[in-house]
Amino acid sequence: MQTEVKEKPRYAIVASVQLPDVSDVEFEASLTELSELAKTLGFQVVHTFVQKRNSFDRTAYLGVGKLEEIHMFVNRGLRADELEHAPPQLDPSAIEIDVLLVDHEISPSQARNLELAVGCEVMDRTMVILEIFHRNARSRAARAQVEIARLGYMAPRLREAAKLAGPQGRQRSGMGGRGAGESHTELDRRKVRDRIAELQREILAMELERKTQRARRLERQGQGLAGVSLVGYTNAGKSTLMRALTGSEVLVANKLFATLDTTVRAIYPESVPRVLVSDTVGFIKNLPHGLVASFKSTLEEALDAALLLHVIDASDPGFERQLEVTDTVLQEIGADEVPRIRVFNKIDHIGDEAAEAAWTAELQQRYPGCVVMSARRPAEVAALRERIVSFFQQDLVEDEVLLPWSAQQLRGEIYSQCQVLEERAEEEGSWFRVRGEPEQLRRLHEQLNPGSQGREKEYWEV
Ligand SMILES: Nc1nc2c(ncn2[C@@H]2O[C@H](COP(=O)(O)OP(=O)(O)OP(=O)(O)O)[C@@H](O)[C@H]2O)c(=O)[nH]1
Ligand SMILES: [Mg+2]
Repeated sequence: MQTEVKEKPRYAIVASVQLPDVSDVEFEASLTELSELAKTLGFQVVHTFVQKRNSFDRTAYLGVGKLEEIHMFVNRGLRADELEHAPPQLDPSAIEIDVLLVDHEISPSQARNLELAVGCEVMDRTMVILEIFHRNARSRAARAQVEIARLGYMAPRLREAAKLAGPQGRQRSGMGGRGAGESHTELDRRKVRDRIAELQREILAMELERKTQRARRLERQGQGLAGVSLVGYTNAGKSTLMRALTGSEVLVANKLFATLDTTVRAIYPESVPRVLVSDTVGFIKNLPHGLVASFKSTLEEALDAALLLHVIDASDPGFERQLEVTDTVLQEIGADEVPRIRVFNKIDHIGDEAAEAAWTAELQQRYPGCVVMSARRPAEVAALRERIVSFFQQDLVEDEVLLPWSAQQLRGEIYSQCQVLEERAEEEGSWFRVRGEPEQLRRLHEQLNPGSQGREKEYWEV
């Protein structure tokens, strides 16, 4: 459920330095992505400033000339021809720039100097992503994880602000609790460290709880987990596919990082073996380090899976880069050995039928074994479901089971745990030819013939 309040539009400008080793295409794709991220936060980007440089300026990220240009832009009324996506009804000169977004992570002092030079608030790419995570985190675990990442990011910046505020600033904000001889900065550092430690303890406890629940779930199901994890770049359509595959109502939004928590649902219509699908947090290029670490436990859910569906937006011009980012993150968390199916999604979004067919053929040739589909087409979702189910059916074995007339209450059990190939009424009971997981079948026999041979008789007498 979204609890967003409709706020008045906020306007942003973007600035980015293009380094010599960054191609124009890559540079443009990154700027577009930053605009999408900004939109997710409720900002409308009205203008973009770019500068080619050999390196970032150490003092304020951009060169002096560019800083002046931006300062001018921010502090005078705008003209219609300067707006990238001009809201038509609006007088441009009435627009106030709220924030300058920078498409790189910059140091605390660079941020501070940049703010002073241009005369408005500055947010770097990392902060933008952290802010989105902060807003979208729903569960206690996700919130704690985001807070750790934010603390790690904010701490050196607060220090920078305190330094600039000078001794007076320190006195003003100096609250009680400081030990003798301990500086304000040290105190802050200690507080931050303590809070991070506290959050980490909380997360650890939640993780243990999750592990226990999972173990219980496995115990109940009496089987290895037939789990599929949907992984991939943010906005690729993971949650949409999850909904389509499981008939559930998970959050889908044309926003980046709509999903931050892992949800698990059974594939629908139910299959044998029962397959559980989990939806995970999306990836993005240059995911802030703090977040990679914090979300590792969430992503590790992917490691539990027997199969990964790597969802890729086939209609995004930057899909190759996005695919690489996901591959790299999976490798980092050690999930690169889990069997994987590449799912190129949103093929309906390519163009006309001919364009779609050509692109499908090309993707299939470049990525052998991949699936090309649209989550919006039920037939293609059904085909994907078949592909998933048959992956898990590879290990199934056939067996025969006799269900005594006295134990007909276990009939449902057989149908839910195995695929029934044949059923016949015999003198002693119902006879089934079934297919199922070896472990599942062993348990079924155990249920029908509890314990040993000796108890078998007892069972018959029930
Ligand atoms: N045209 C088209 N749009 C799709 C398709 N699948 C998903 N979308 C749209 O893409 C947007 C993102 O979908 P989500 O399912 O929220 O994407 P996600 O991968 O879960 O994104 P995060 O949770 O942010 O990582 C939504 O607006 C969907 O309606 C598809 O097959 N075709
Ligand atoms: Mg999602």
